[in-house]
Amino acid sequence: MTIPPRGQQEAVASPAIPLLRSLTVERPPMSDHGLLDYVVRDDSLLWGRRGDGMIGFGESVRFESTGSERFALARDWWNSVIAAAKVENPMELPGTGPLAFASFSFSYTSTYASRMIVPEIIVGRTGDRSWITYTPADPLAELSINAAEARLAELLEEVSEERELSRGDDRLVAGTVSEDGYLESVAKGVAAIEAGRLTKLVLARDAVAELASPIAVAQVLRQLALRYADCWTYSVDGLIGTTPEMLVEVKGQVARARVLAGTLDRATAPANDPDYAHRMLSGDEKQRHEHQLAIDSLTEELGPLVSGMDSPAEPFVLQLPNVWHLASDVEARLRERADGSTPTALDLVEVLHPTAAVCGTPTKIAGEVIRELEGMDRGPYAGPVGWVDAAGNGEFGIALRGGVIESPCRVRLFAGCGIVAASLPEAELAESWAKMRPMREALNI
Ligand SMILES: C=C(O[C@@H]1C=C(C(=O)O)C=C[C@H]1O)C(=O)O
Repeated sequence: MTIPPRGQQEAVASPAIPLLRSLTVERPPMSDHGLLDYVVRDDSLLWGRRGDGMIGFGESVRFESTGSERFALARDWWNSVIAAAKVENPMELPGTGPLAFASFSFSYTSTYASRMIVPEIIVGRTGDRSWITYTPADPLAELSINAAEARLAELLEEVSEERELSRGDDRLVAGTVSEDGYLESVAKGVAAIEAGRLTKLVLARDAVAELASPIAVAQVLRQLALRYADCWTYSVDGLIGTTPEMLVEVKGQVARARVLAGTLDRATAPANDPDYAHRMLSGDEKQRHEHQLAIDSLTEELGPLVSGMDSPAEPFVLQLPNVWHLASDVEARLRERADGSTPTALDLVEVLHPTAAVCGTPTKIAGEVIRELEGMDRGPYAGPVGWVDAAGNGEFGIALRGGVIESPCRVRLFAGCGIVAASLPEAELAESWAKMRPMREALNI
């Protein structure tokens, strides 16, 4: 066998970088529903909250990676794609121009391929500004506003079927982890904490929705978005849900995060006790401890990358339709690097994931104990999900309160709970059910 010269070897080893052409044009303001009017296809890519956000149609290019380098590989790929791209974007808003929707696995050991997808068409909205971005898959396609609108109209003609929700023949069955298995792993987790191996651990379980007819993804997403208005509703290549937790948002030089930890089920709350949530969360030592560990894990990792950080002294109580959470919004000013650049959303995701809100403290030991005790592959659950644009702006939530569509009639739901020394297995099991409620309601199962 002849060994090719070095240049050729490299060309073979690294996947070819696509030469993208992309055009963004501002559009008239949307209706009051905003982006929701466009959530009509089952295969769209979505990141949205209160009618703002981005929806993607079609696929121009994608990149997949696995293992411990999955974030770095994705970032390098995206940087090369952007460096090679021809971009026309007169708007200077984060989220305009070409962008990639992305979903990363929770663990480097997962068989789930982390993925970045650049859609052919993106429709976006921030308040009264809205736009369309066209990044054709075909290198010879005409790149103009007319071609973009024509392609969008074509894609919107193929809307998905609505599904009758009140069906009795759908079933929710045990996943890889049974309820008893979960109780046992929580008890073992508490024992590991008591033995001094770690301070906090997040243990999750799954359940499978078996549907009698194919899931109507668009319908489910609209319901999640309408009902969970304070959450970010996402859909990336079969991963769907509505998350209350922002791992990191980067807009220019500013990074923000919403840290959650500490949960109270609203379904079992007493009536006529307006102070209940505050007392049981803000006034409870176990919940406060769990929350503080999640904040510490974020601020410690963020610290070296920022020149200033605002982290509130007291968490607030976030009320969602299913649960209350202890929540803290952290804001930081990103520090300039020697070359004058600041960290991008993907840089920060790599550094911040996983926080103690979904893994534990200390991180490395918690990861090991999760692998020992949990007994399942989390796949993209509890991993970063969101988008990144050409300037490095982006929003990455933690993929919670969601599921993975394994086939049209099968959706795997996931939920987990922070375990500390004072945790009781039965209470954590009940909490995991409360966290599956958004998806169960939207699926009516
Ligand atoms: C792990 C999940 O949620 C996380 C765990 C929480 C807790 O233990 O109190 C609260 C919010 C999230 O950070 C999940 O929803 O699956």
